[in-house]
Amino acid sequence: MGRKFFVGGNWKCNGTTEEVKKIVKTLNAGEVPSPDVVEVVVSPPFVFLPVVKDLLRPDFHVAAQNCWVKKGGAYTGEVSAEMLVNLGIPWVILGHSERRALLSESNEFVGEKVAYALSKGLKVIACIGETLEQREAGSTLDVVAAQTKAIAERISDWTNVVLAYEPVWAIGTGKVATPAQAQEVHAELRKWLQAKVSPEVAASTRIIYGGSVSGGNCKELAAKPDVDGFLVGGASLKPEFIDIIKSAEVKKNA
Ligand SMILES: O=C(CO)COP(=O)(O)O
Repeated sequence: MGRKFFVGGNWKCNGTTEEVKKIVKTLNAGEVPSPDVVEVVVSPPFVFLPVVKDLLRPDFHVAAQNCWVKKGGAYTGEVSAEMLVNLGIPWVILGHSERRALLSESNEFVGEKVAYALSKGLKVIACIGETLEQREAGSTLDVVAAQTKAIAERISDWTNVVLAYEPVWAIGTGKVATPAQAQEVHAELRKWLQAKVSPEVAASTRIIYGGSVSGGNCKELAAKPDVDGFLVGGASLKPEFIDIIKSAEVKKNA
């Protein structure tokens, strides 16, 4: 066990240099639990990675929002895992639903990206999650299992993977999954990992929730046993991100 609480901030395609510096200033001034209690990673757009890395407090880390599926080369517009490593960027978010939906990234493609990024030494926040249609059709668990399987088939070491369950219907909608809904899927994912990968991986892999997480709803969600943290979108651009980081205390006192 001993899964350290994890809070990621996905800034998506937002910000100017001035805005980014302002967010970093707010984060740097925030009083949060120690790194023994919570791991914090923020993910600005590629172009702001160097400035954020330079200015950000040392106990917080940075993540890219994507990287190319293999070694760099003639892939106009892409950024390779090697480049992220070269810049000292430790983390990358892969398989976000916005990329799956808007850029047609398949389960297999995401699985390959995860495997390649890990092979280069990056740590990966791998995103999975069902659409509203899929939930209403009762196929949530099949969908997230298939997404996870495409990753599991391609990797052998889960140490550097955080699994982010982000139901598409909850992303940017203000419609958060109830703590019970999040717990149900997280527990099923853990069972899946136990059966298909190993009991050790199931016990140690962090499964975090994303989708309209806010300062107001984070504590209740964090109190659920299989919710090991959050991937936060909109609220990660605001001072309330600090409150979300503080929800790690709920776990400590559990
Ligand atoms: O997509 C998300 C994080 O990756 C969640 O976004 P919101 O928190 O804005 O719903």
